[in-house]
Amino acid sequence: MSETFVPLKNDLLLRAARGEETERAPVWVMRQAGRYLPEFRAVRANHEFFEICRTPDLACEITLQPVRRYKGILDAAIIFSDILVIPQAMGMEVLMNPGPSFPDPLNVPEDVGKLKKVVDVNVELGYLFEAITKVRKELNGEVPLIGFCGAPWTLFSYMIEGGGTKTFQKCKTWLFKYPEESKALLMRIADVCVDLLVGQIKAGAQLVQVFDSWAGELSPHDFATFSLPSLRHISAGVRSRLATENVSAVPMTLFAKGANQSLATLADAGYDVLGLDWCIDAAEARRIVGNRVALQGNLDPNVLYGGREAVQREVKRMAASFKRDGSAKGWIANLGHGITPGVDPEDMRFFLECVHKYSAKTSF
Ligand SMILES: Cc1c2[nH]c(c1CCC(=O)O)Cc1[nH]c(c(CCC(=O)O)c1C)Cc1[nH]c(c(CCC(=O)O)c1C)Cc1[nH]c(c(C)c1CCC(=O)O)C2
Repeated sequence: MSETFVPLKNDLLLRAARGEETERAPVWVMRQAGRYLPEFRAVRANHEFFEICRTPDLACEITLQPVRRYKGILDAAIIFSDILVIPQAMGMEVLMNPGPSFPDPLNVPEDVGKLKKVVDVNVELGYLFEAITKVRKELNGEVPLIGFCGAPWTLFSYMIEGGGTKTFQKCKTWLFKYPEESKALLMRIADVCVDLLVGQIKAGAQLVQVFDSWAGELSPHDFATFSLPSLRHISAGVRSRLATENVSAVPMTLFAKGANQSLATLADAGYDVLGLDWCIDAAEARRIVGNRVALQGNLDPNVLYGGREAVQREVKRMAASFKRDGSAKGWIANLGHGITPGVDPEDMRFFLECVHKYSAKTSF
């Protein structure tokens, strides 16, 4: 059963995601609820990372922290969780100490037998749906709530490497030595992604984003061979399940970091919005995708360490590149990756204010 909630007061994000013209670009930031905020660190001091994810009251509190601090200038909330809840739901143990680590990763294709045959997301990840519904209620229509999941390729890499990696040696061994087994596992993960996103939308998520953080580690050919089919499976699967279950569709965003060479293909992968990292100029990305999708991004997160003058200058440059005919049509402002722990929260505020100023229709 889907819940009913109060009407949305600020729908800039949803309008921009549908490619509509907006009076200014909506703005939110990946990892906006995180370690750069002292109020996050205060909660984190007393609770383990995944304990917070699994406790709806704590996940809700942290999701709302940036919305409260940047009241009136932040245009979305993103549910506090992690992409690694999917491997957990599939039966793997994941620790966060301080980065993710899997005590028992998948070494060879036979290890896939250790994963759960059937994953019931309502049983395994019901806490996340509960947190989403709670946040929606507490937001009281102030800003929309974003749900998310990790992309199969990115999750596959963690499940095989057993944590972060610089070389991607183990997971690429799988791709090149066991391509069929790799594709099967990627699709198995994609099925859980569909269930998870549908569950999040039913619980109250108003837009969902798929994070393919390691897309750029694959050659364009291998990205098309291994990652893209699973990304298409997710967009098509979510849309058809929502239609069958009579649930209204929500916009879907794909952030395939580092996959700028594949933008033309990604524009037809079934997503409404493509997230951009900072390694491509927005005007160039727009030239490639045409009017097929809205775009999100893409300031280098490290600009936030450069002082106010740099932030202002670079936001201005970014806005000029995203704008078309002087308007912010189909642009959701964001960083090109997550905000990092050392940023001064007041510099983040200044970034948000600069977006308001330089993305406004009247500013050019
Ligand atoms: C690759 C990935 C992960 N998690 C995520 C990704 C994709 C986005 C990206 O590329 O950054 C996604 C994620 N992780 C987190 C969110 C919450 C919502 C948000 O504010 O954006 C989201 C959307 C919280 C988090 N996830 C994590 C933290 C910090 C952990 C802590 O509190 O100790 C937070 C706030 C931990 C985490 N989780 C992960 C890593 C590699 C780490 C440790 C390193 C790091 O912090 O970047 C996996």
